[in-house]
Amino acid sequence: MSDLADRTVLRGRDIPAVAQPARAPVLPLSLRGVTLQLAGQTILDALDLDLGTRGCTVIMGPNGTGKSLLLKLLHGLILPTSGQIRWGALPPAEVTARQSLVFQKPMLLRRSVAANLDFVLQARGKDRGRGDALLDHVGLRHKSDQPARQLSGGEAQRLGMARALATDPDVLLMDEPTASLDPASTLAIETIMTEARSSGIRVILVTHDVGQAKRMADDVVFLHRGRIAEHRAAPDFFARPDTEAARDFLQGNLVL
Ligand SMILES: Nc1ncnc2c1ncn2[C@@H]1O[C@H](COP(=O)(O)OP(=O)(O)OP(=O)(O)O)[C@@H](O)[C@H]1O
Repeated sequence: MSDLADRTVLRGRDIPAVAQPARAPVLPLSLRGVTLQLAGQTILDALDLDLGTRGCTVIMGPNGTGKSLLLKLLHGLILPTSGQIRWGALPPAEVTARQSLVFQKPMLLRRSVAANLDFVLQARGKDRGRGDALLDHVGLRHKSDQPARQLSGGEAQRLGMARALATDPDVLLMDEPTASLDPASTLAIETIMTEARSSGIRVILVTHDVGQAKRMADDVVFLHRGRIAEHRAAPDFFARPDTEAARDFLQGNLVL
């Protein structure tokens, strides 16, 4: 894997031949009274949240508390029942294209590793010459010609990360990206996330892994029963959680 936190590879700005038009800022993020009801149930209840321009926000909480649905709301895949989500000065129609969403298991095309990446670069009108550099960045260049569906779980997720970065995102939304991976593969994905964060990409990570949250988070949003129970700087949250639910969660007790 590349040991460079190489913004130029991530962002494709290494050859400044053509002046890039200024992009409307996608951050800060502001949620006001965001409520999501599905099948008559209130899943997310009047969320207020402000996220700043940089860093990694970790979203934690028990199963079924609405973390994945919150990511989908943030990505514009679903709309809140009520309330407002504002990404900087961005018109809602432009939000999705400025972000990449990474799931626990990437859906890979029945093509080679390189072709999976090239498909995204082409579809999004990006420089197709960046494919090799992106594969280098995630340590998969030597697998370029291999069928993507033969990759191990960890390699597949690294390809998922390369695809996510290929879209030149301002925000990476990650939904338990290492949930089924071993420590070495988890480290590889965390390294890619850390490099992305260092390059200025805003990272929002859902994880159940307290160790990972401690390694990655600048701030933590703790969701419980569809509400934001806590939103704190990571050192404060881990040292002195305010709520009993968060204390129990961090101690590995069952939180209902
Ligand atoms: N399309 C849907 N219709 C109705 N209910 C849904 C739908 N999608 C999700 N839910 C419910 O919304 C709740 C929150 O789901 P979500 O997947 O966001 O939880 P989560 O916090 O990510 O859970 P986990 O930690 O288990 O991944 C769950 O009770 C789930 O069953």
